[in-house]
Amino acid sequence: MSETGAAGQGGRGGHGQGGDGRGGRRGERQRPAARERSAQHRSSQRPSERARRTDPARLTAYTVMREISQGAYANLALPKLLREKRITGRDAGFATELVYGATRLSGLYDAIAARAADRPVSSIDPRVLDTIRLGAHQLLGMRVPTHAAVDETVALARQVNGAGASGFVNAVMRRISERELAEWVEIVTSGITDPVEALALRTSHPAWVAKALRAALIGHGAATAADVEGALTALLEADNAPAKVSLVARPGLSTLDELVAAGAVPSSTSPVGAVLPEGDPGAIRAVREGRAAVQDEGSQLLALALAAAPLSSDASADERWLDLCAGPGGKAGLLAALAIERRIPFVANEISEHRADLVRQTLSAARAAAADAGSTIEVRHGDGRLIGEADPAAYSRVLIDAPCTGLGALRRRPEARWRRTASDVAALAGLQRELLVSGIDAAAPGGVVGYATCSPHLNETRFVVQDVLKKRDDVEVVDARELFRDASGMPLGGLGDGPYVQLWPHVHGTDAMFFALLRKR
Ligand SMILES: C[S@@+](CC[C@H](N)C(=O)[O-])C[C@H]1O[C@@H](n2cnc3c(N)ncnc32)[C@H](O)[C@@H]1O
Repeated sequence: MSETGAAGQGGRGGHGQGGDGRGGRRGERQRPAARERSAQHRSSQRPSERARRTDPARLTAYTVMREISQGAYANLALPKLLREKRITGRDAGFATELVYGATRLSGLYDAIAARAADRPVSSIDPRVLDTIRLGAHQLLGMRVPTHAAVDETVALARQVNGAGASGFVNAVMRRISERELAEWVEIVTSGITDPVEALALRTSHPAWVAKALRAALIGHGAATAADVEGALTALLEADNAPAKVSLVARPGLSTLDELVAAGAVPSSTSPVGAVLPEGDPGAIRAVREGRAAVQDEGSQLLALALAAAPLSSDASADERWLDLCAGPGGKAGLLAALAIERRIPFVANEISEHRADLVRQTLSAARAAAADAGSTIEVRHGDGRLIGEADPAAYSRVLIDAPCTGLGALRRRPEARWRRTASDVAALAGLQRELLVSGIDAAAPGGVVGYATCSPHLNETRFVVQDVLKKRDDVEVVDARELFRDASGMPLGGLGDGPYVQLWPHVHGTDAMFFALLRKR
């Protein structure tokens, strides 16, 4: 499901109409003075005089926020609950925007709530804090009129947090509603002297993430120390914008025409991609049948680049491809389709049994097509670190899409920025290096190896490749930029100084994927 457009999807009820305030346009928002009067009027009513229950969309959003606080993923928990509660259409969009926005921006909203409540958020019951985050997002990040945002949040608090808490929520909401977002940002960042830390709070990122992304922009050649602040601002803001729903037409299994006929628009970024402006991708037959899929265009470009990379003249043939860590199978799906077209056997390996099953599901249409074409697609469940030794020099193309922090895909995972810690980067370092070593060992002479991450963090990207290469003389780096072409076949710009490729949400509209191309001697 798309996470777009919640409040912007059309008017349903508005100020003065007794509605719940969803769907008003930005221009219809009350001005601060009117908002203040309205909030004061409301706050003079006892919470018990107001609506006792909120609507199913807000209640669902709250329930998912609680699940996220217990470790759930928004992109899994929310669609499941929406289905269970039979919430669809505009209401589903509203709930989605509430969960995604309130979760992404919780760092900023917590700082604002602490000021409004005049106490640290650590002293607020986490269940009440989730209610306040949802209310703050309606007031400061959506187009919900003040009275509706306050009333509905207080009603939600009464329903899920209790009557006592609803009085507190009412007071905090009223204080928050007294100022516009820009004023609050000014207030909460005013004491911060480090400009990156201030920007991090303004855009609701942990400071360590903002600092790592700043270093990555410079380290990958996307900015200089002199102009990095503008690029960093654009990148962090892009992390807060809902990602569009991108589709891939797996070659030989589906076509762009088929996706366009189902309502998608051809991508300008990927030659096999399309963008679905609205609607459920699961309703598209080609997607349901595994001939097409939801896939970031950056991931598409990366798989296409690996498939297009020239082998050296030492290569005996382009005879066998390997995806070393394939789960859940997005890139394997595209690579497998390309391998079938060339009648090349394809192996997808994954260490987690559950994720190996997901790869099997993802590749089911490709496996059927391979059988028809007399080609093979094999899904293995095992440790990729062992394949280099078990299967040395056996593959002409190897993809290592390494487990990483996912700092390049924060716009898709609203909770990820708050879950990750700087120590995760170090914890993954050894595994990333071992997988790359194994992948190189598995590559045949003259074959190519692609090392990829959906993180631009320098410690997960360049430094991994450079470290591994220091210890080997049987592999060389190839400039990968030439292989990244847009939908019209033109070289993609903004990829950095080479030889590696770094994509960026604020430049390419893709996740911040990293790709290094190596060739085995
Ligand atoms: C970034 S994801 C791969 C995404 C995938 N290429 C796609 O496009 O859908 C990394 C995967 O590596 C798997 N993994 C982690 N350690 C591994 C290992 N030692 N061997 C093989 N796979 C591993 C993880 O379970 C995860 O599914």
